[in-house]
Amino acid sequence: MTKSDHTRCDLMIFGALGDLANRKLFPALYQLERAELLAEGSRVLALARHEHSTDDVRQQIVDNLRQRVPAEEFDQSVVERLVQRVEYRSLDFSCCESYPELNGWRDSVNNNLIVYMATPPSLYGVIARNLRDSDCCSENIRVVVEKPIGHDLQSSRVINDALGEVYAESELFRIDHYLGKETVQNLIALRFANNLFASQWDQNHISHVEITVAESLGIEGRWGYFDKAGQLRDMIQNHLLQLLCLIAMDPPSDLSADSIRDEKVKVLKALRKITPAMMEHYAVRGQYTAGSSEGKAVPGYLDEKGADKSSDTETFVALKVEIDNWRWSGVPFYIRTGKRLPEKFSQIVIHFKPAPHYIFDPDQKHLANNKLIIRLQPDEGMALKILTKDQGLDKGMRLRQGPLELSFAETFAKVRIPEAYERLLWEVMKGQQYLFVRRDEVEHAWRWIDQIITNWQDSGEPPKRYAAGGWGPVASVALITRDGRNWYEDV
Ligand SMILES: NC(=O)C1=CN([C@@H]2O[C@H](COP(=O)(O)OP(=O)(O)OC[C@H]3O[C@@H](n4cnc5c(N)ncnc54)[C@H](OP(=O)(O)O)[C@@H]3O)[C@@H](O)[C@H]2O)C=CC1
Ligand SMILES: O=C1O[C@H](COP(=O)(O)O)[C@@H](O)[C@H](O)[C@H]1O
Repeated sequence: MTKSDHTRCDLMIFGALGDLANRKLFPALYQLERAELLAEGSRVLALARHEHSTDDVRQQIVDNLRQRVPAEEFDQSVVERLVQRVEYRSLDFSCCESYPELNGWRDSVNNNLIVYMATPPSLYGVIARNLRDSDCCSENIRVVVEKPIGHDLQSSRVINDALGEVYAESELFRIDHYLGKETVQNLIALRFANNLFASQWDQNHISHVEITVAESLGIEGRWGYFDKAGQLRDMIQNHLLQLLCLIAMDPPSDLSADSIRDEKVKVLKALRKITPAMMEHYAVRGQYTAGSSEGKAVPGYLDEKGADKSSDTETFVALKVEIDNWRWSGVPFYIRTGKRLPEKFSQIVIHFKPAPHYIFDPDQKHLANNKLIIRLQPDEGMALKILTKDQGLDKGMRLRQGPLELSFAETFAKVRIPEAYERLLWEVMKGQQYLFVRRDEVEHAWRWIDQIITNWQDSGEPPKRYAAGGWGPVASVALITRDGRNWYEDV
C-alpha cells in the first residue's frame, strides 16, 4: 500500500459522533494516518445532529483515540495530524434545507468524495436524495453504507431502491466488516493461489464443512436493535453467508469486484431451500439463560437491560446448509453462531474424505480423514491435520494425527494485522469494490433467510434455551451427530 494522489479524498461522515464512528471509524482513520496512507489534502467532515465547535469535536476524537488505540500504537503527533483534517458541522440529516451548506465545504476541491452513512439505515435514502437535491455530489463519489440493509428481502429492496435512485451500483460500497478481516481475505489466497487445495475442493474430496462464529459477549446494551434482528439476521444473513460463499464459490476469472461477486451470487442462488418439513433436522435456534462468561455470572437474555421478558428472539443459530450444484452435491455445510458462548472464536473446518482403501488399524479408522482448520479469530492461522506414523518401536504402524501449522502471529511476526475497518476504508479510498457487497448478493441472501424466519414464525416454537457460557442448545449437537459427525472442538 502506498500513499498516492488518487486516494486523496473528502470523507463526509454522517453520524460522526455515534458508536460506530467512535469504536471503529476514527480508530481506523488513525491507523491509516499512522501508516501514512492518508494522502496529503484528504479531509474529514464530521456531521451529527448537535451543535459543537470543531475544536470540541477534535478534542472528543483525541480522547476517544486515547482510550481505544493500544498504548504501544498511540502517537500524539499522528493524532494531531489526523484531527487537523477534521471539521465538524451540525446537521439534521432529514432536513434538506441545510444541505447546501455542505457545498461550502466542498468548494474548489477536486478530491474524490466519500459519503459514509454511519446512521440508521432508514436515513440512507433521505441523505442520498438530500445530497442530490442540493447538488452536493461529485463525479467521483463513493457512498458507504452499513449493515443491516433491511430486515428482510422486501425492506432491503426499499433501501436499495432509495440508494439506487441516486447512485449507480459502482458508486455504492455496502459494508460487511467480515470481508475486511485479513484472514477472511486469505480464503481467496488459500483457495486460488494453492493448486494443492484448488484441485481437492469439491464433493469428490471433501465430506463436509463447518463454520463456527462464536461470541462470548451478550447483548451489550444493544437490546433495542438486537431484539428486532436476532442472530440469524444479525450474523448469518451477512457474515456467515459471506464466509460460506468464499469457501464454496467457483474460481473467479480475475480479482475484479464483479468476477468475485458473480461467483458468490451463484452460490447464494444454489442454496437449498429449507422447507417446513426439513426444519427439525436443518435449523436450530436458541436463546441464552443465566450462566457465566469469562468467570463471571451473567444474566440470561430476558434479564438483560431493557429486555422484554416475553421475547422469542434467538441469540444462537445452527444450520445444516446444502448447496445444489455440481461441486457441492452431498456435502453439507454446518454453520453455527451465538452470543454468550464459551469464548470469542471463529473457525472454518474443511473435512476431507478418507483415502478410498483403508489399510491401517481398524480401531483408528475414525482418524483417517485430513482436516484443514482455518482460524479466523483470535490467533489467526491455519492448520492442516495430516496422518503420520506414531513414533517408537512399540507403536507398529499406529497412526497419529498432527498439524502442519501456520500461525500468522508467529510467521509474520513483524507485521501488524490491520482491523477490518482500516482495510475497508482504504479500499474505498482506492475505489476498489471487491470487499463490498453487491445488491444482488444482499437480496439473494435475504431470500434464503426469509424462508427460515417464516418457518420459525409459522411453527410458533420458541427458541431452545442454553446456559450462557455453553456451546448452545443440545439440539445443535444433534444437528450434526445425526449425520455421524461432530463439531470440531480441538480449540
Ligand atoms: N455500532 C456498531 O458497532 C455497528 C453499527 N452498525 C451500523 O452503523 C450505523 C450506525 O450505528 P451506530 O453508530 O451504532 O448508531 P448511533 O445511534 O450510535 O449513531 C448514529 C449517529 O447518527 C446521528 N443521527 C441519527 N439521526 C440523525 C439525524 N436525523 N440528523 C443528524 N444526526 C442523526 C446520531 O446523532 P444523535 O446521537 O444526536 O442521535 C449519531 O451520531 C447503523 O446503521 C448500524 O446498524 C453496523 C455494525 C456495527
Ligand atoms: O455485525 C456484527 O458483528 C459483531 C461481531 O463482529 P466481530 O468482528 O467482533 O466478530 C456482532 O457482535 C454484532 O452483533 C453484529 O451486529
